[in-house]
Amino acid sequence: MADCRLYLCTPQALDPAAFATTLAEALDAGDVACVQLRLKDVDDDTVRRAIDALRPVAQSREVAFILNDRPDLAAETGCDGVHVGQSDWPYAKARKAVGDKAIVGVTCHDSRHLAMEAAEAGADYVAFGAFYQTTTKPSIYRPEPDLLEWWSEMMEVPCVAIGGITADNCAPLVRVGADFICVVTAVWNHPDGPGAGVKALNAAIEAAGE
Ligand SMILES: Cc1ncc(COP(=O)(O)OP(=O)(O)O)c(N)n1
Ligand SMILES: Cc1ncsc1CCOP(=O)(O)O
Ligand SMILES: [Mg+2]
Repeated sequence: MADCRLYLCTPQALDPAAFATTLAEALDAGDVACVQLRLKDVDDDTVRRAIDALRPVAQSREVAFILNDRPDLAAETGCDGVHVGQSDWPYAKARKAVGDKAIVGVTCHDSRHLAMEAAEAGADYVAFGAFYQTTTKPSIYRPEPDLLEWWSEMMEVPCVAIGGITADNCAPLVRVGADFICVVTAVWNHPDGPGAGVKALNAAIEAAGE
């Protein structure tokens, strides 16, 4: 198996009960390392209800459950960690909220400097992107795959590649050392369902690593 693993981000709006079934289907289809709950423009109780429905689906399958943007809610609700961006809680404040054992990941766009800073501060992973065009979260940043190669050769801290990644275009990122491939559309909008999306990405990651 390739060293690279799949990281799923949820759609930014979802019905918790219905999505619990969809998530189970995705996770039962193949290898997924972690799931990030990424809801946008919703109130705290909506986030809490989604966590209550989805966290057990992931954690019962030994899949880490990460909350986007909100270290305080991650700590309160038993999530395995939190992902913070450059405009969210700063790393140190996020770490203080979730504790030493939790996972803290940091968005670093296309920046070696931001990634070094996050890794030196103690981040568990750094995320680079958007590698390809995406409508999920349009980005002005467009790193080249060689950023992942440079990072993997220099640093022990794992790197996540995100942004427009599919089974058809992930190979260059896997080959140069992405530790995780993070996707939204390629799984949740797969024409044959999320299970087929997970299988296709697992197969593409495996093939790229051979
Ligand atoms: C794994 C991963 N990488 C990047 C992001 C983007 O985080 P951020 O820049 O804070 O943007 P939002 O996702 O909060 O809109 C992410 N969520 N996950
Ligand atoms: C959250 C995020 N951050 C940078 S790109 C992106 C969206 C990734 O979604 P998709 O896999 O649908 O392009
Ligand atoms: Mg954010």
